[in-house]
Amino acid sequence: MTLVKICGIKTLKDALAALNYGAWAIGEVFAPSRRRIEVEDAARINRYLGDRIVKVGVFVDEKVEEVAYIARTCKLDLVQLHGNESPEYVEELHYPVIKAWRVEKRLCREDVRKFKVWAYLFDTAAYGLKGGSGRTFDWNLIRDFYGSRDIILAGGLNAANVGEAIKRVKPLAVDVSSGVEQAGEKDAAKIKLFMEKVKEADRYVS
Ligand SMILES: O=C(O)c1ccccc1NCC(=O)[C@H](O)[C@H](O)COP(=O)(O)O
Repeated sequence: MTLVKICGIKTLKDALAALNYGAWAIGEVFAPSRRRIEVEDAARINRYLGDRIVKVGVFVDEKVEEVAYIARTCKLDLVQLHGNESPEYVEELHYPVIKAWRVEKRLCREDVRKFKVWAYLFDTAAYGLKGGSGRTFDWNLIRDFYGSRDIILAGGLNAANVGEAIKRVKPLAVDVSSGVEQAGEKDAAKIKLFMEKVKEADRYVS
């Protein structure tokens, strides 16, 4: 079964849509972004959700103390590091981490696995953006990781391409933001369709 993370959640309504359609996790962006959520709002939403869904906080080159404070305050289950954080930074954090890679060239296992983390997320490198670009990258560049149970595929996924992505990459999870939005806001019908396409693809993946 491929897990689904719906990223860029800003409201309880959108969080509940993700939960009710069967997402494994929501992502809350605390970095500068049009999808940024205030700490107080995330804390309130996450209190309401409890342990019914995994809550992931997304950070970009934030101070370790600030990440730890927000993770505690918002009862985050995982923190996703989407900047140029180092392996030492990860160790200092003492929190389960998803390390994001913006993929520009073929990635080798040794470089990626220097980070002792819960999972690795592969996303598109888009000029001027740290994430949430809505663009895919060449999945061939991560072929050394196909089938690994500690990778999350992101970048431009949507209902039209997620099936092919799962069949090829066989990741632990897929991550989507732009692909389930309409006019810049999360769209429940798109979340539902995306979830259906993931389930459909899972029938072909052992
Ligand atoms: O989504 C953002 O605005 C964002 C900003 C800064 C850092 C990370 C960000 N998003 C992280 C995610 O996990 C996105 O879901 C991932 O980049 C895929 O986004 P999309 O291509 O829009 O599906």
